[in-house]
Amino acid sequence: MGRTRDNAVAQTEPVLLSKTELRQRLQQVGEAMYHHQHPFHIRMHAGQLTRGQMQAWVLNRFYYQSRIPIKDAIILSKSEDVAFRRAWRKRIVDHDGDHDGDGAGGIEKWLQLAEAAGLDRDYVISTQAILPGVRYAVDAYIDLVTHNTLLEAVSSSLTELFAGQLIALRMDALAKHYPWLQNGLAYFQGRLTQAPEDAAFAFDYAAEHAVTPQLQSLVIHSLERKCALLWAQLDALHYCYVEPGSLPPQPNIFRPESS
Ligand SMILES: O=C(O)c1cc(C(=O)O)c2c(n1)C(=O)C(=O)c1cc(C(=O)O)[nH]c1-2
Repeated sequence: MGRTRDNAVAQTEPVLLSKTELRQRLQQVGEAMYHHQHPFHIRMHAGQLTRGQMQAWVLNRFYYQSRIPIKDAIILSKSEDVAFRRAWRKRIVDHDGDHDGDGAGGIEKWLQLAEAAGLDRDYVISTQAILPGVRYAVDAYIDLVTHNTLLEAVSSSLTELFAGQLIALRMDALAKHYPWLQNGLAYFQGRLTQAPEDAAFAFDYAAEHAVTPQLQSLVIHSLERKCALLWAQLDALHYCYVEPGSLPPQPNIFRPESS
């Protein structure tokens, strides 16, 4: 901001960032807003969560997992570009599985994690026990990709730029502090390679298509919105299962046996 000669306040012209600058800007958003810093994750990584709290996380996170291929199908439906759709549909296969190999996708592997945590698979699939706050935040992701442009929808997946590092850290923490989950870690192993690949594709797409400062701002804003909805999921878990540990009264909500 500066003063012009007639004393009016001049607006700073938005500047088009280079690809490197855009990546740096997204990195700053991640450092400030990504859920790696959430107290629930900090406690998880320090081995301070009870078995019941870990079960609550696995159970509630299933709702996110179950919506991911749905949101990716919405993104597919927004594109008229065959090459884009061919690349993006990999994400649906990653989660839903296919008929090749063992066929297990991310959803099946998350259910294996749930079973390792001592949860009943059908109970988890039913999603009846999900916290209202988690449901609301995950549904906001579906709304975000439904009601915004393809560029914004793609950009909302850019949290995956930061997911690989967090998942690597989490895998070490789970193996160390929660050995009873050991048979359920295949999901995270797969994400270690999938997340960086997916993030690189999404970032290249965003950098190529955000050709004005205004479009670049939308890319950045989409990442911020996505960080917020990831954070909100953990807020709900923390409030209900850690501090103050206040569960909603609905009878269906998951109540740990011990915590
Ligand atoms: O465990 C995590 O911290 C974490 C974070 C994220 C993310 O940053 O959105 C994803 C995942 N996991 C994940 O497993 C996953 O499949 C995934 C898909 C997406 C997406 O936005 O398309 N994010 C994430």
